[in-house]
Amino acid sequence: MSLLVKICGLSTRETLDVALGAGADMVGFVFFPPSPRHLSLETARELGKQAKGRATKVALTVDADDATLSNIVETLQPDLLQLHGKETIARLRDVKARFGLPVMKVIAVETSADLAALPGFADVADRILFDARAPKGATRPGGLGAVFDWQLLSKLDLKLPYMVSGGLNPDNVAEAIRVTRAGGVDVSSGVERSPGHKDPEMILKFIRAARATEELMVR
Ligand SMILES: O=C(O)c1ccccc1N[C@@H]1O[C@H](COP(=O)(O)O)[C@@H](O)[C@H]1O
Repeated sequence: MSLLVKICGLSTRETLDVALGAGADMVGFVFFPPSPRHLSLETARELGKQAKGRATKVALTVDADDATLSNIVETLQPDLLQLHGKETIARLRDVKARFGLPVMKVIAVETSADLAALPGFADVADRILFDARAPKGATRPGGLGAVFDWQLLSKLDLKLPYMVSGGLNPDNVAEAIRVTRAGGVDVSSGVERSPGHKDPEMILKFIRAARATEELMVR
């Protein structure tokens, strides 16, 4: 199976076009007001149309309620919901049933203890994304460029597809794939010139660096 590359936090037509043109498999849109990447529904509608049929559209939310999710689903028309908060297993089940969309649950990782909840989530989620646990007091649970210890995943035996994120960039993505054996990688701040401002050249470099590892990997 080929590696999935997700570019997250896209917010302009230009940078979305670069990611799609470079062959991103997934494009992520952030709906979390404290984030510098937060999208209005109006922009989401526009970018959603632009990405339709060219990549998997991912809507990233943090403990969003039904009304918020409903507006996002209606305007962006995502293919996948990325739940990046403290959503419970019951909430995942409910979201899946209510919106009829696959769900990618984010597991925040700092120590091996953070993996204990994995089996329960893996029963319900369609895929898992491992991200670095945000430091206490952070204004958002992700998109901070923080890295976790990839060795924690090196012996992971998960039947579900999983991706890795957290502080990835064009220089470290190959090593992250090698250590974690993840089926996909996800990046936001590592392809930005400042928070919320994607750099076209870095997007290209990231996708190239990730793709270059594919030939070396035996999954
Ligand atoms: O990008 C954000 O602002 C954000 C806000 C709230 C939750 C998650 C967010 N970003 C996601 O976090 C991971 C890792 O990001 P980074 O590469 O370390 O910057 C990724 O999935 C982002 O989309």
